[in-house]
Amino acid sequence: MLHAEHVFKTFGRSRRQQGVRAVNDASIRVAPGDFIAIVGESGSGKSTLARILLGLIEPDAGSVTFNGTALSSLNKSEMRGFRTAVQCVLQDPSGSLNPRKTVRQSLTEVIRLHKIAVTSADVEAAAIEALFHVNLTPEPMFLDRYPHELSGGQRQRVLIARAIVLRPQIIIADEAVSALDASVKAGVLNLMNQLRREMGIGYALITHDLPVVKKVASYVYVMKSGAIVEEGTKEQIFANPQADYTKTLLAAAPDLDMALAGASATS
Ligand SMILES: Nc1ncnc2c1ncn2[C@@H]1O[C@H](COP(=O)(O)OP(=O)(O)OP(=O)(O)O)[C@@H](O)[C@H]1O
Repeated sequence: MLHAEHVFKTFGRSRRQQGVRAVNDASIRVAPGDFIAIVGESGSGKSTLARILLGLIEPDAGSVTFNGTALSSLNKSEMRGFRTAVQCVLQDPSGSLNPRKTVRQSLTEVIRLHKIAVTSADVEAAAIEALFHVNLTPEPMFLDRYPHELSGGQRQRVLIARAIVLRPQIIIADEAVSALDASVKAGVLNLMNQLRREMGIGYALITHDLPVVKKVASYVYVMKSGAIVEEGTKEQIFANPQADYTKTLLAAAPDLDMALAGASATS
């Protein structure tokens, strides 16, 4: 279980400047097998909260614990274990895949770095298994491709393969499907859900895309100005929102059922 408790983060504070309070007393939890979503408009602090959950930045106050242990108290080798168990998947246009590396190179470098396998044959087998799990088959055909030789949905699947090759407990997915067309998006979301069921992976999906939340999340946190203004099951949030901000967000969203109709196709 990954748990952020009452975390705060302000950027650019100095004696002269107040700074930007990016995260303001946020608490969230995600366990293996969960599919939670953190929603909010641009600038609401979602990515900063994601980076805090990943242990990439330290909160000014509050704590992040993983399986009951504070990240701040982990030693180097425990931190390595955490970085294997909690993975991040970003959207591909953010340059997460190196354009000069083949799929094989992208996968095998993390397999070696995290010592998932040692011999060349085992490393290759682990890469092939990961491609199989994300339905990029026949696997050998994809191993030698460069990112520009893949579709957007296939690139996103490679990013997921690179995360699951480490057998993570939790994946933090920051706008991981936002750039994809509706049907491709649905295919990647279905895949994420399939891996949740098969491998017990828990997801924290960070997004401003409400149709996506409605399709996959079971529990939703709504963020505004760094704070969680509302949280609840998907059914509660969509059918009976309490906070004015949630009501505004829902009202401003595209027709959810129309968007979902497009997203129910598979790719
Ligand atoms: N490294 C930083 N230095 C200074 N300010 C920052 C930094 N990172 C984020 N901020 C500010 O913190 C606030 C929250 O940003 P954050 O990226 O977490 O929001 P977000 O909800 O993820 O937005 P988006 O959906 O546009 O990515 C913004 O006002 C942003 O300008």
